[in-house]
Amino acid sequence: MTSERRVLVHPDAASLEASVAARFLTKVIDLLDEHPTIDVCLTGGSTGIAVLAAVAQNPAREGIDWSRVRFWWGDERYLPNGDADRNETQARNALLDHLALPPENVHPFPAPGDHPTIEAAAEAYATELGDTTFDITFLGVGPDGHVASLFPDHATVLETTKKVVAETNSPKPPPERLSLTLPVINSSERIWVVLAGADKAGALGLALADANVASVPVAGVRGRKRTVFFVDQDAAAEVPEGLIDRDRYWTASDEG
Ligand SMILES: O=C1O[C@H](COP(=O)(O)O)[C@@H](O)[C@H](O)[C@H]1O
Repeated sequence: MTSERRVLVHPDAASLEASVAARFLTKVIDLLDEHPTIDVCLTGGSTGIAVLAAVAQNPAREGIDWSRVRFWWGDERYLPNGDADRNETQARNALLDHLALPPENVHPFPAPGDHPTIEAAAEAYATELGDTTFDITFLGVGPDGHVASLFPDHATVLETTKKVVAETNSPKPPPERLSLTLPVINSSERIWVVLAGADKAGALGLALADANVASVPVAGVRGRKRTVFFVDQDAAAEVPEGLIDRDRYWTASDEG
């Protein structure tokens, strides 16, 4: 784990969401200058979906050729297609349905009934993923330190063989979920962790103190090139001062 980690603190959740949205659009433009297509991995959760809504609100999105952008997910709540609690449904409503995206560019996790078992669904998503690596992966963080659907002290956190795991006893509803594993998440070029609120401060503090990954999954997150924690003031309460990039304007190239 040698890649750089940074913490960028924003005054509040709204400015965090708008700032990440603007940086995302700039980074997509830069990446599409260099690559024919790019792969973006989305997160569910409060801040992750709010960031997508902020992207939809940003006029810069209109200048992007979205047919060259493919979307995946880091995890999914294993609920029927179209269920309002699916991360996919929320991302479609917040952003994807507002973009000129060919349907084949969107790679949602399977839903119940698509495959005989949840384990078969996990294998099917791993096959669909193939050798894909993500240019940008968004992650949210739970108050317990979970990322994607990798929960503290569940064996799935330390899975190193499979690309995708089935979680059948999630402490956060719904109990059944699908998740990418840490090795797949960490094969991403850049990981943007987005979190807001005082209830996330403990998890962030532990992650940056390199806590035990099995108990604090977010502590094990490292993109190949860069990992940036975009946080609000409340979530930053337990971050050591020396790790905070405060009041400095970052250009897109700062994010690698
Ligand atoms: O259920 C989930 O929760 C986490 C964190 O969500 P938040 O609402 O506490 O921000 C999210 O990262 C994950 O994708 C989602 O399935």
